[in-house]
Amino acid sequence: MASALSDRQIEDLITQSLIARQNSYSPYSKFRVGAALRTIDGKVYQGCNVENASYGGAICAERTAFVKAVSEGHRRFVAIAVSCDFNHFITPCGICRQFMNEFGRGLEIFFVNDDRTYKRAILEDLLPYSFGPEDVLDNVK
Ligand SMILES: O=c1ccn([C@H]2C[C@H](O)[C@@H](CO)O2)c(=O)[nH]1
Ligand SMILES: [Zn+2]
Repeated sequence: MASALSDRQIEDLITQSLIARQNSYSPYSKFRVGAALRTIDGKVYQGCNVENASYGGAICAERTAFVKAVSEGHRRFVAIAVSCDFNHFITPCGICRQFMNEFGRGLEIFFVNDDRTYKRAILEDLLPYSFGPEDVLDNVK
């Protein structure tokens, strides 16, 4: 299926993910990641990975962007672009896939390479048979 975004909107999201990466706080892994998340009303929230001396406390770029947006009142999103500064496409980790699934039905995910080339997937492709809010909310007595 074609993207809901225009080529220009995709390029803008890619640019913003690359800009977001500049703020990556990753002294331990030295793996810099940036994300840009577009809401249905066209606002874009940037995020970067933020690591911690207690390594398990690291937060990925994707979740940073989501937490920023949700905490500003947004719940519906169309796409997220993710870039790292190695010459390859990264896909979101398992925790981020689950995190995005909370708000992300149909979310488009762009994996961006250093040369701005990208691959695209839908969240459902990355997290089939997912466990989500409907499993819990419909079953709470
Ligand atoms: O999709 C990903 C994968 C990894 N990381 C971060 C977590 C950690 O800080 C570093 C190395 O795993 O990259 C992200 O931000 N997003
Ligand atoms: Zn992650």
